[in-house]
Amino acid sequence: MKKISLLGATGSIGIQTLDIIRGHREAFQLVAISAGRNLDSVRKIIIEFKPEFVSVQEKVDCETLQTEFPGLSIGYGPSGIEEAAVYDKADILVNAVLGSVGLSPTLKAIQAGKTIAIANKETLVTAGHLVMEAAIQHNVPILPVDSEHSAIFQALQGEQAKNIEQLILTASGGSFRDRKREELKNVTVREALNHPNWSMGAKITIDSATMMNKGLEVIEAHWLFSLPYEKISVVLHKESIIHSMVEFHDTSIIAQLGTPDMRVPIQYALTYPDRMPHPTGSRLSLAQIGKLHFREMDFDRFRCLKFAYDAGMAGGTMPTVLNAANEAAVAAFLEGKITFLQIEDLIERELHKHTIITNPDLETIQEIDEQTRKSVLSLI
Ligand SMILES: NC(=O)C1=CN([C@@H]2O[C@H](COP(=O)(O)OP(=O)(O)OC[C@H]3O[C@@H](n4cnc5c(N)ncnc54)[C@H](OP(=O)(O)O)[C@@H]3O)[C@@H](O)[C@H]2O)C=CC1
Ligand SMILES: CC(=O)[C@@H](O)[C@H](O)COP(=O)(O)O
Ligand SMILES: [Mn+2]
Repeated sequence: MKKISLLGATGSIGIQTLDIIRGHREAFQLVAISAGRNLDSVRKIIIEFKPEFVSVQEKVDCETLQTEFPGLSIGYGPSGIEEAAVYDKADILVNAVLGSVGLSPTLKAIQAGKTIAIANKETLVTAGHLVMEAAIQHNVPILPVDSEHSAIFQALQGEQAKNIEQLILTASGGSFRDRKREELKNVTVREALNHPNWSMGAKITIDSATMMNKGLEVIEAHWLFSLPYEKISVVLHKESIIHSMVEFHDTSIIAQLGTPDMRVPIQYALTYPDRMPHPTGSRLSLAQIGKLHFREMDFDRFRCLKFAYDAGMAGGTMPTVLNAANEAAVAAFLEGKITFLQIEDLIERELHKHTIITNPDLETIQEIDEQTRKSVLSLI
């Protein structure tokens, strides 16, 4: 029986992780969760899964839940998330919280010796060096949940890193993949949230539309697989059937395929190195799909991808600025305060004005993160 602590239990990845636990009660037990402000979902999770520790974002929500569930141990705020992350009985932490708020709990969980199943890509983007260093120091596995990284991880099983020629990440192109840049001026939040293949949380769906999602994934891949940026490429693949590939020196390419269903990579991280039947058993039929399409990436059309490569290669605090500016700008777009193309402009501005600090520690990263968000907000 694997005991799981789940951060971001009420979100898209959180809900799908609960599906896996529900489908394999004999293998998994939920012992701790964290959530934001969705109390109705938290109540349902408490009743169905009976976790021993629950954390919510706000003190007032914590107090409400405490009166409803008097025997339950409940925390709140950043310290509550950390408590959930290091919950004593948990073997594995599934980090499905949104944003760089996931960084500190991840580091604490690594120090506590928990295996980490990481969906929360912002944590690896903003401080990949700290996370990977801590994982090596504490001998803790970091298992990818993001579909592209799970695909690469699966393709690499039994392979040697020295034989890798390059990683090839696939990108769907997002909600506006068939529109030219000049057609993006007046696009609405509703249109941007309409991803062609995946049903996901709002922030990552906007990131897919700007192609920042792929940029964050390039940086994520750099840290997870310890490869230079020159060995990480992106190809447009509108069907999201091939989730990513690895090319080896001998020219062989190994790909992982599947329907766009995050429960597959979530479950693989939970069962690794074993596998289990899928909870619904829905299978991919290549004969029904018929054709798969691939197109070269256009860095002028998708400027955020170029920003991410540049920030990743520059290193130091540049990826922190990229991530924080993006989080702040996307939140502003979702609130209707800026236009879609202003997301790129705001990020570009923050990157240009930043002076890199090399090898930043946690405190520096948190400071730069906060400063960048404030700077973006001051321009809106
Ligand atoms: N969705 C997907 O298919 C994929 C997602 N990812 C990554 O996984 C992560 C989660 O994405 P997704 O599930 O889509 O996001 P959602 O927005 O659907 O869910 C986010 C979760 O985090 C919680 N949360 C948000 N802010 C805070 C905060 N300040 N304090 C505490 N909890 C908070 C939310 O709580 P509440 O709702 O209760 O307010 C919710 O449980 C992201 O990093 C994303 O990039 C990676 C690959 C695929
Ligand atoms: C499901 C998942 O892993 C997302 O990150 C997905 O990859 C988004 O798709 P695109 O960024 O390719 O549009
Ligand atoms: Mn992905």
